[in-house]
Amino acid sequence: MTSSNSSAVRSSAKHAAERIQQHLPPSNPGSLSSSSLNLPARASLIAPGGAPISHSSRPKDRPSSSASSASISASSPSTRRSGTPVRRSQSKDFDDDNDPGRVRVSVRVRPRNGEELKSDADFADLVELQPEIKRLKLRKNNWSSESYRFDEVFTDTSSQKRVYEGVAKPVVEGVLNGYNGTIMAYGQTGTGKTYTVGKIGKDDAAERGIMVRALEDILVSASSASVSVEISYLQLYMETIQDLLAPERSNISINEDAKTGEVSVPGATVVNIQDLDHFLQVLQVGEANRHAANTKMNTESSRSHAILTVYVRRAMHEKAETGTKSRDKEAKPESLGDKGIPRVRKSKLLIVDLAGSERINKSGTDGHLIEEAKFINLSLTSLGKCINALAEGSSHIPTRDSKLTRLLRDSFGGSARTSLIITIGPSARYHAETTSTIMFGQRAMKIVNMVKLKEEFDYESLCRKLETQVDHLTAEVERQNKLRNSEKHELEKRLRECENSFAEAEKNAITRSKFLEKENGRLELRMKELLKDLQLQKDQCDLMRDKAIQLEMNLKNTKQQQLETSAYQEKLADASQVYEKKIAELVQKVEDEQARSTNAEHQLEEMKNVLSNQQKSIHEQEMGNYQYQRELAETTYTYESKIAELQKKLEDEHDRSNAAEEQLRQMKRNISDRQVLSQENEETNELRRKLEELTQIYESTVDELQTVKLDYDDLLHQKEKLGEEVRDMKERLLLEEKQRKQMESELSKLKKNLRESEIVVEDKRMKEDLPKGSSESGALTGSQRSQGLKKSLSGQRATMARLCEEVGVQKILHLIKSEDVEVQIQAVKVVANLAAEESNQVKIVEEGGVEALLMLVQSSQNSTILRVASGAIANLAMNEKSQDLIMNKGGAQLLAKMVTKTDDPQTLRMVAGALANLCGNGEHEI
Ligand SMILES: Nc1ncnc2c1ncn2[C@@H]1O[C@H](COP(=O)(O)OP(=O)(O)OP(=O)(O)O)[C@@H](O)[C@H]1O
Repeated sequence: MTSSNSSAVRSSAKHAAERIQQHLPPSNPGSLSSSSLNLPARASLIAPGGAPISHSSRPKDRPSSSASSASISASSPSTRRSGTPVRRSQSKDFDDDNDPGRVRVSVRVRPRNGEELKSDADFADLVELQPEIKRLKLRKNNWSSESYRFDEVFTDTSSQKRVYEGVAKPVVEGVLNGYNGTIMAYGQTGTGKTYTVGKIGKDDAAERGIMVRALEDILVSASSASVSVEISYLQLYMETIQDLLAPERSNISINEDAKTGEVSVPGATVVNIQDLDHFLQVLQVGEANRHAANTKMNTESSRSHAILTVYVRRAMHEKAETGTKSRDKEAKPESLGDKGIPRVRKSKLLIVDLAGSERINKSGTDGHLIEEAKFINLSLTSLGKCINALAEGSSHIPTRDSKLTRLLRDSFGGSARTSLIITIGPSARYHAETTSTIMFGQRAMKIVNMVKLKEEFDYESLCRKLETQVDHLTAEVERQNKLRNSEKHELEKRLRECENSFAEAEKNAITRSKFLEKENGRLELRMKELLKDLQLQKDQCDLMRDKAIQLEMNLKNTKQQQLETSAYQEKLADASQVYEKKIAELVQKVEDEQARSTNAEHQLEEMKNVLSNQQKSIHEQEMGNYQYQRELAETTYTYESKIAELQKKLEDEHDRSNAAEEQLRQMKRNISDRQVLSQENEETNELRRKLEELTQIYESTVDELQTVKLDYDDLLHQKEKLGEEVRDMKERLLLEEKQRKQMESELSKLKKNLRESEIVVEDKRMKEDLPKGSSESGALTGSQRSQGLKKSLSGQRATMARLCEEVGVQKILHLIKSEDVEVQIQAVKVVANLAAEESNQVKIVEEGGVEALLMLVQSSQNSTILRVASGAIANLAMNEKSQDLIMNKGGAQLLAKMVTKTDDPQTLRMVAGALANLCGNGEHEI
């Protein structure tokens, strides 16, 4: 290390030390490797370059070594235990460059320093570098030289970067892929070992040595979370291991696993490296702590071995390891079937800056330094011995002779990939040391390590993962419990609410139930009332129905009465018509005197004729009836005789049939008898023939009988029909007889009426002829006529009274309102006649006769009606009660108006009479 570097490092050492302390693990990190497990037997043996290691190329006489037992061989138990390096046949040339297990050796020449430039002008004659063919020519003496081949030959102008890539990069890549690796600088003091390996290059990145560049690459690759990078930095000085990151740990022991042979330094401080700056700081601390003993030869050189160990731990993920797996296909352990257990690749990179290899006699005169050099050389001598033994394929490798060889046990002849750079100085003065160094390198090149992938089950990670999962699960369980508790509380709360609401609902329901019960009772009462009402309504309905039936009956009766009334009306109308006609004729006759009388007589004659005609027709009808009855009797007799005949015929036929049957039976009996008694064919044939005839007769008789039966049925039917006809005829005859009698009675009535009409006409004539007669015919004739007239009037009144009784005043008054004028005329005439009788007047007034008559007077235009109605009013006006009513009803005014309506003298006379009668009562003034 240079003094400038040392001072620079020391200046920041204190600050960096604090950071290191922060990153120190609580436990001894060295135990990490002791706790780790090796891969199963069939694992490994894929070189970082991807080419499989050929086991057959390894010498069979390779000695087993306990020092290499840390590795587990993939080929056999012996190789698995031993890890002994493969011994190659010695050769100056190493053509098997592709063998990744071989220790790679490069050589680098330091540039001349100022002193050397002054003194060593003949350097070129000592060493000749041939980097293009990777050879170095070393002059043995003035006349001969030896050529040595190396893996890389770096001249004094080779850059740090190129040296790193040629020497260290393949090893670093192997480490990143899970293989152990060792990079070591060996050479005489002051030849540039520290420069090549440990140069920090704080001010100039191009100056950075292998350590920094290796960490740079590793940290770039370890940027993912699945890779962790830790370092320890130790110094081996005088067979004592010092912790450069914790200087107080000055005597750290080496631990070897008896089972696996793996070497670890449990007491060393391991710092987890976050990034390059962090590493640089840690490295500076280490450098600051590194004891550097300056010798007389080169005050800048260190006389201790510096060992930087980089622990790379890479958790294997399916994705991440895809590329690696493809390369390490054959190295994949077949038994690695436990998919659930995470795997980890643990690799270790040793970067060793060895102390100077110069001979002790050149190291100085100081007693301490002599002692120091002895120890330093012990380790180096021991390393040389081991390398010699390995190179020669010796059965014994003395790795236990020094701590250095113990620490580097895996690097030479072990499972690590090792790259050695030897540094030589340019000065011819150090010819022996340079030669020695070159020979050391040449021997080292013969060593072939058995590189091995270090992959393990990552139980720690698994444990952590499981612990994390347990934590998560515990948290989840707690969360779930919490959730459940909260849900439980919520549910309990809801339950309480539900219970409360249920209680409330129950309360409401009870209240509601009570209310409904009350309501129900009320409704039941209401229903009872309604039923009662309904019953009442029903009763009323029944009553109404009864009433309706009664009304219907009444209606029927009324209809019947109406029918009767209409019949009466018709009769009355007829009668009235007849009467009117006759009265009119009589009046006409009275007016026309003799002419009318003659006409009446003529009419009488006609009536008589009619009567006689009717009598005749009745007689004829009677005759016809008699004739018809006679014919009917004859027909009946004919049919009865025919029926009797048929019955007789039928009985005959029946008798004949019975006789035929009897005969047939007799014949059958005869036949059977004959068949039994004799077998005479002729008789039999005859009998058969007869039998057939009889059978035919019988059949025909049966047919006839059927026919006769049918005829008999027909005759019976005809008889019934005739009987019905006879009954109809009888009924018709009876009806006709009744009609005849009615006609006779009507005829007699007409005759009677006619006689009465004749009397009335006679009376009127006598009345009218009375004054004339008194002057002309004398008193006797007058009294006689007066008597006749009285008789006629009394007869007419009697007729009217009877009519009034029979028909009824009301019905007659009703006819006044008829639309038919003729009916009105007849009715008013009857009323007028009735009103002439005092006994009828009250009845007429009571039945509304005054109103009816006044209505006629007011509304009718018919002169006859006006005249007769006026007469009727005049008759009624004779009664005092009627007078009041007539006056009250405005009868006087109506009568007075009528005077202006007509100029008929008779009408005027009647009006005058009526008014006169009204005036007859002193109370009325017209
Ligand atoms: N390739 C190089 N280019 C430039 N300078 C170099 C080179 N190699 C070495 N040096 C310089 O040479 C000097 C000695 O180098 P360095 O300290 O690395 O040697 P060393 O082998 O580590 O010595 P020691 O064994 O004592 O530690 C340093 O000043 C260094 O800078």
